[in-house]
Amino acid sequence: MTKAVVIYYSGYGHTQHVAQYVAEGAHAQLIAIDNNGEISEQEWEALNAADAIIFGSPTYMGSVAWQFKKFQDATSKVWFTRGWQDKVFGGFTNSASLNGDKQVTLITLQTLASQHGGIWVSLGLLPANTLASTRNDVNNLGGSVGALIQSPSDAAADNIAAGDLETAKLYGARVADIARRLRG
Ligand SMILES: Cc1cc2nc3c(=O)[nH]c(=O)nc-3n(C[C@H](O)[C@H](O)[C@H](O)COP(=O)(O)O)c2cc1C
Repeated sequence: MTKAVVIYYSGYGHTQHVAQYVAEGAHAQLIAIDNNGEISEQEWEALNAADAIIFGSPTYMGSVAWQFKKFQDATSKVWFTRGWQDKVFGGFTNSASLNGDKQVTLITLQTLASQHGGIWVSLGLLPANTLASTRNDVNNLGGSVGALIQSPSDAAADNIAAGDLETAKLYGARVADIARRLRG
């Protein structure tokens, strides 16, 4: 069976809410990076055993949160051994502004996957960008590299637009499906 893991950091719960949708789509194990930027030894083992790894971080000051960056740097240990070579990767980010420089975060996640010799999965969904489009439509933020989510700065985690959450779920399913197909 294909094993997928969603590993994320969330300071205030919004990215955690999104991560649950990604994990639902991917039938993935969820791993939360703690407020110190750390995960347990067992969680490292789960990542090493995964066919697919999906990274998630809120966008803070135009990039990943420092806790995610600490995890990112800690993966250099695995990098030396090529332990994640040819795994399938994806990524998502969430921020308060519609744009909010989320693309920088996604590219950071994509670059991390590439450093590990991974196979990055694009979003694979057409953007909803017509006059009739609403925030309830899938990919209404018009991403392509990974999943983009907006949480208005005064919104609770469960107020995130339905279209963004559905996008997160569909993306999780796509990453897991591609990992399954590559496993053969
Ligand atoms: C330190 C900090 C920096 C932030 N920087 C950005 C930013 O660059 N762009 C943006 O749109 N939102 C920014 N935000 C808003 C968060 O991305 C947004 O509140 C997000 O939902 C937080 O996710 P979380 O609840 O998982 O921590 C920032 C928030 C914090 C706390």
